[in-house]
Amino acid sequence: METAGGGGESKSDSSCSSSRLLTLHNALIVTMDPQSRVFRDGAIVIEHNTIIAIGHSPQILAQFSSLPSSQLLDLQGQFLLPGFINTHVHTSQQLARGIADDVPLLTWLHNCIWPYESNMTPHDSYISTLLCGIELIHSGVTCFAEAGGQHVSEMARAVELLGLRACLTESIMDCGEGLPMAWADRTTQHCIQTQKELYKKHHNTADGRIRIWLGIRQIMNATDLLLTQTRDTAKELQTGIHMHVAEIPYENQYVANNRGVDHGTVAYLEKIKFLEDNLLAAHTVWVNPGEISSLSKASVKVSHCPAAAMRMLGFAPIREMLDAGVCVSLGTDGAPSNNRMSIVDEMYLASLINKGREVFYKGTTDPTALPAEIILRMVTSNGAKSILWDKEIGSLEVGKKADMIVINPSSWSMVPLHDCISSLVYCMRSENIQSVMCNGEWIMKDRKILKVDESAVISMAKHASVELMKRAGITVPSRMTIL
Ligand SMILES: O=c1[nH]c(=O)c2nc[nH]c2[nH]1
Repeated sequence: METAGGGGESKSDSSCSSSRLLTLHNALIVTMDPQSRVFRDGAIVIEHNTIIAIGHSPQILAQFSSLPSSQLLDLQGQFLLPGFINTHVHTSQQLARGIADDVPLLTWLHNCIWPYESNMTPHDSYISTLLCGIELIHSGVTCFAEAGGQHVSEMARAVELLGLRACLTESIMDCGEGLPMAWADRTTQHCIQTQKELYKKHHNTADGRIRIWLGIRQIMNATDLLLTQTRDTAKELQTGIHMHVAEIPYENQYVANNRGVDHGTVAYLEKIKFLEDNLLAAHTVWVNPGEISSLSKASVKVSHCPAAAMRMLGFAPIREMLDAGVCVSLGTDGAPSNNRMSIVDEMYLASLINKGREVFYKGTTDPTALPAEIILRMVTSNGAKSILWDKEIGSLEVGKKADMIVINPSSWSMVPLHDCISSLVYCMRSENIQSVMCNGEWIMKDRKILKVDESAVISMAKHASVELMKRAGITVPSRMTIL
């Protein structure tokens, strides 16, 4: 990253700003802008929800601090970064943390996750999203992409209350193995119709913080008709599609046996012209070089979830995808497949796992694989590009939304600090995230969640989870003799 010697900028001269201004100063600002600028003793000015100036503190303070409407906040040398973007989250699954650990994917889905999800009430979805959102905010997330969940209207209510930004997606399946009876009546037409209704009701709501995307849960549960209609509807609505892609070898065998292509899901999606720049493909582990090139040509985005991949899926060829020009971002996945919903942990894991993969696949070490600056891009600018929101978020630049996080580097985990970029990836813990702002509003300040009562949500979540497990008839076998 470049440490900026000068070259701050502002949108307007200070005299035209009459509404609320907030100036954060005395910060180390890692902008994640295209020039990778880092301002030592930096300052940023926000008007309502938008960044109007960024640069070095002395210049910015001289220009803005005397305005009567200006409020000043001294960050005392803390770091200021764009809010992290988590591009694959199952908010509905937060109440299912720990119900199916150390279990293969399809058993996990068919015997545990879908019975759990199909028994959720709208209230469960609301509580689950609140709990999930709290954990996301604690790790510096200001925006996430829902991977496909239940009762999206309740999810939207929770996101609006928490103050987060999100692309919300319903879990969509119209056929296939393992579907619970409760979902048996979900025809293709029903799937498309309900998503259009959700779009109409929630797209661009909550001051523009909520967008509605279309979903395909996975290829084994999607007819050809659902896929093509989803592609066409996404075009019509000008929105994105979120889909689990090429997760396990069985998926590729299934596609080869049933959909008439030699290799896997990506080859099939290419054949039906489903690969487009609005597709966010999650996991994308079992892809060959030809498929990687197809993803790149079509500008498909990939969400890499390191912990979930290690638990159930395998090593994704992330380095090869990046080398081929694929935009890769990071996700936590859901609580029952991770089980930590910390994007900070995923940053650390992404770098280590992909360095380790070099040894496994190429027989030699390569510590240069996925360096810290690439990892930081994955949770900021690449995240924003992946969810088609990069004009407004993903970096700290004049004209962008004020989605940002304050990081306290003066803790046992980050001291001493010689290289701020590597420290953010290899040393930082969620506990270092001090304050979080989304769309110009603080949603966590000095580690306190501001928009909801965290302990009340935790008690409601404990209760709702027990009741839901009973309703779904799921019992978690004990691994040891519990006396
Ligand atoms: O990790 C995963 N979590 C899910 O909920 C899911 N659904 C399909 N494939 C999936 N993979």
